[in-house]
Amino acid sequence: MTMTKLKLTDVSKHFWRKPVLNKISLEIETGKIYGLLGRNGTGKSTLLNLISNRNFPSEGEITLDGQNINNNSVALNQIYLMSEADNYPKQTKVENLFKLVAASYDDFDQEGAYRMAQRFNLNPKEKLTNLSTGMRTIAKLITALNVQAQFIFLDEPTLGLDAAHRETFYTELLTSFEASEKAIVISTHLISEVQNLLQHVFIIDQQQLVLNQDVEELLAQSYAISGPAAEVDQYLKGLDVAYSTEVPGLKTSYLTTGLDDDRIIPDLVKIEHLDLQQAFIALTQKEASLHD
Ligand SMILES: Nc1ncnc2c1ncn2[C@@H]1O[C@H](COP(=O)(O)OP(=O)(O)OP(=O)(O)O)[C@@H](O)[C@H]1O
Repeated sequence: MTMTKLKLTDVSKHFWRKPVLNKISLEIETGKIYGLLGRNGTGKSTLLNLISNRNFPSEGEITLDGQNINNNSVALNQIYLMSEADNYPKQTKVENLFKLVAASYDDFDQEGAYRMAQRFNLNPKEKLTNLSTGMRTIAKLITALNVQAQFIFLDEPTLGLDAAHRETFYTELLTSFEASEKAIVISTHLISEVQNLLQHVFIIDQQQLVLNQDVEELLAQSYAISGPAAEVDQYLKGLDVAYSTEVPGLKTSYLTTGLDDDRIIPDLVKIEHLDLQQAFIALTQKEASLHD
């Protein structure tokens, strides 16, 4: 049976009295690469831990094709989370890490893992404890990309990786994605680097899911409008401005919900599209001002 849809319904999480996630509802489908973005401490890792059953929602439900994932080994065999926290003994060798994962996930691609290890110059006989931070991340990434689960979650997958290794990782990730039907969810702060990989983006802020949108659509309606303050304000009147910055003589307003095509653009007003990182900043600034 192929499983295709992971669904969160009104998932909330609090640690003792501290609320971290509030009524998060979203769906993840196979065949797409998703970005899970948010400022530091907004609950991304917590959410990924809930999705992979390492922790439990305080409220709400997580299902895989309609079946609750809680202690559901069939469902959990289709969900893999790579994160900073690992439960492997420090003395474990890379090759044994592959074996350990192969023992809990069916059809782990050993051959693929060894090929990638070679590509990254990672010695499979090395112990995890003897590796540098970046190389230890690589060992875990290789494992994640060769697990034959349908939902792969990568929490800060480039932690400690140098620029060349990050490029290799992005290439390997795409190759692995294209060879499968899986869903990959990447949680990262390196937004510009992953922009071209992502089809869909989730943004968490102030405990809530504040964006759940295809990247192409978001970028098509995200703009920076700049010029003399009075003209910028006049042009944007009534539109949903996320936030603005101002230096004498120049105001820039950011918005992620589209412009009104019928309006005439004043001569001194300049309109530019935002990239994903700029759209992320605009959205999180907007949330911050709403909660001031
Ligand atoms: N086991 C726990 N007990 C108490 N509080 C926790 C626990 N785990 C996480 N938190 C709190 O939940 C909040 C969200 O943490 P989380 O690690 O999920 O954020 P994040 O978005 O992944 O952050 P970052 O981008 O900085 O890695 C933080 O305030 C953190 O202190």
